[in-house]
Amino acid sequence: MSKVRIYTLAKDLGVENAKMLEILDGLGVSYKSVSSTIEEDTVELIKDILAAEAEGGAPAQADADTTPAAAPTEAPAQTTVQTAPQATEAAAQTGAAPVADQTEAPVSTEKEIPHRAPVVTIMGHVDHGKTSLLDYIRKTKVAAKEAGGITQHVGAFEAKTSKGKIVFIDTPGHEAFTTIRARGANVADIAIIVIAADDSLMPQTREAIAHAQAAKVPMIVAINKVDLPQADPERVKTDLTQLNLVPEEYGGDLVVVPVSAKTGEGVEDLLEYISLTAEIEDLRADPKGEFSGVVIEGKVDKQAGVLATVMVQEGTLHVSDFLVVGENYGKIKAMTDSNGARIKEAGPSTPVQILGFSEVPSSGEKVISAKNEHAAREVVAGRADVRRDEEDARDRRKGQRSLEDLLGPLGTVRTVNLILRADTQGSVEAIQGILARKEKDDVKINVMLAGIGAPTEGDVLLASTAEATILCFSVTASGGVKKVADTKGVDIKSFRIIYELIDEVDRLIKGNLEPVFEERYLGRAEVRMVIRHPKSGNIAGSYVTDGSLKRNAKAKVTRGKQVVYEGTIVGLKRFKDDVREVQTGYECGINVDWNDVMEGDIIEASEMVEVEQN
Ligand SMILES: Nc1nc2c(ncn2[C@@H]2O[C@H](COP(=O)(O)OP(=O)(O)OP(=O)(O)O)[C@@H](O)[C@H]2O)c(=O)[nH]1
Repeated sequence: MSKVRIYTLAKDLGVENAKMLEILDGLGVSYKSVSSTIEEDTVELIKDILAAEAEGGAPAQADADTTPAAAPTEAPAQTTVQTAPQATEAAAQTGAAPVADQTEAPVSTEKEIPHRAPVVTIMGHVDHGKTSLLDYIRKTKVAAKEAGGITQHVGAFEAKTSKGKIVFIDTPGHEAFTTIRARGANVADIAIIVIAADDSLMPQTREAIAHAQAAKVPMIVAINKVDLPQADPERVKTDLTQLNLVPEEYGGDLVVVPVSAKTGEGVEDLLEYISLTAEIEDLRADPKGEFSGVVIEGKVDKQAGVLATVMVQEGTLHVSDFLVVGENYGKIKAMTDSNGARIKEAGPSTPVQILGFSEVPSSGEKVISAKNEHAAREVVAGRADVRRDEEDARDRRKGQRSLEDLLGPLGTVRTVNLILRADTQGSVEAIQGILARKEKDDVKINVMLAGIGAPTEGDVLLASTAEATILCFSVTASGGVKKVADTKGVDIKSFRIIYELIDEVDRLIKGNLEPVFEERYLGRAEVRMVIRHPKSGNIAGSYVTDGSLKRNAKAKVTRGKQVVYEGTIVGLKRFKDDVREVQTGYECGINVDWNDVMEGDIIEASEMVEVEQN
């Protein structure tokens, strides 16, 4: 039985993709996207339905030539208040298609909300070509500017295609950014999974797929680097099948597009598929509705101050609007679009950079607007109250727990104190995410302070009292701060590559282990004569009968069966000379920090040795 692709059929029959899907829904035919295929049999049924609809007077398609113009009645206006069946009836009576949808489908107010551009995130394994692909699309060179070749920050840009606007979120690929990436998928409508044709599926590819699946966003696979002689796109497809992701050519629903970010091959097709998928998703947002958005990235700019990239999801932002993020609010002083051009307003699916927050917001945080400053303050105060209540409740629970800890066995937990400084909130969060995973039962990583921008003198003071290390990512300490750190004995370490910073943390975890000492037996001596010395105390003239004795070793003095003293060998002499060690068979003068030593006492020496830990 041969199959036909939905969008091809829709085109052939001259109906909108959305209309075609609606008919398929009515028939109970399952599909994933307009690029899915259906049985040839179904085609006849669809034709019948369309014919019946045409006869019934309701137009089957939104064709300006064949659809009667909307009657000059109030029908379109009424549709906003009518229930769906009434609206359909009205449409049928007037012979007019409800305006927004251009089909005879039941009209709901939702359908009158305009379409918005899709927000796309590109995910995949390191070096599989995410940045290069985005570069090709926006025709600028971003990859060359990045430290260590890794995309460090979440940005966004708009691409104009023949099918309309597509917004790309530039999510970084390194494992370090898992947290941002996870959030990236939530802001996004469509996920592009980039897989290098010469490398196939790698751990982060699977992770990216898992994120997209968890966020329930449709996926498109871009098999990149097909220009390479060793490229093996078929292998990628087979590997995908093993994950239950079956490419269309193998009878599944997964859209797989071979591309080359180098030559540009296939990129147009990829954009086309994105637009098609967006069409199926029927993405809409009301520019006139209440504003809501999500922070993609927050950072401090040396000149401008706090900058936040916000994705407008609903409504429209205007300069001078009051915004609330978490427990902070701000008034938009200026807004720029993704090209850096100043704009006065921004509608749905627009990434904008906003100047006006006093605190750096975190990526993934929700942004809402407030009528005026007073209202913004009220929202913030309300949220602060809620947080305090939650904290109180948590403290109470913690109190109960620590009591249990006390009653339970005493475990030794080591703490690595850190102060973290990075250039953006995204980096801070990413690093914290990794650090959290490094914690073990017996090692606690205590990030005392995590902030954006260069470390300050205050950080150094905090670090010196808490014996913390200051770790900097993409920021460096000023000369003045370094000087204070030197005098206070505080380590400030700067990194440009995340995993080098993480390596340092690993070293700190190891180096920070509280040394564990073990008492090791050294030797034994018998006291044969006690020399009373008015100034330096009593000297026990002794004979080493076993092992050796060392200065500063622990001393245990036994008399008969009784241990009469435990202390330290503070002095050791051979004749008149101070010595460090005396071996078996030699006589020596032992000065113990205890005066009541007697002939016949046995001095047993031991030392504390550090045990090597892994
Ligand atoms: N031949 C060929 N090389 C490519 C292609 N796309 C990317 N590359 C190369 O692959 C390497 C990695 O590309 P990036 O774009 O930096 O990869 P990425 O996935 O963004 O990497 P991270 O940002 O580090 O996660 C670079 O050397 C690119 O020049 C392609 O289509 N063909």
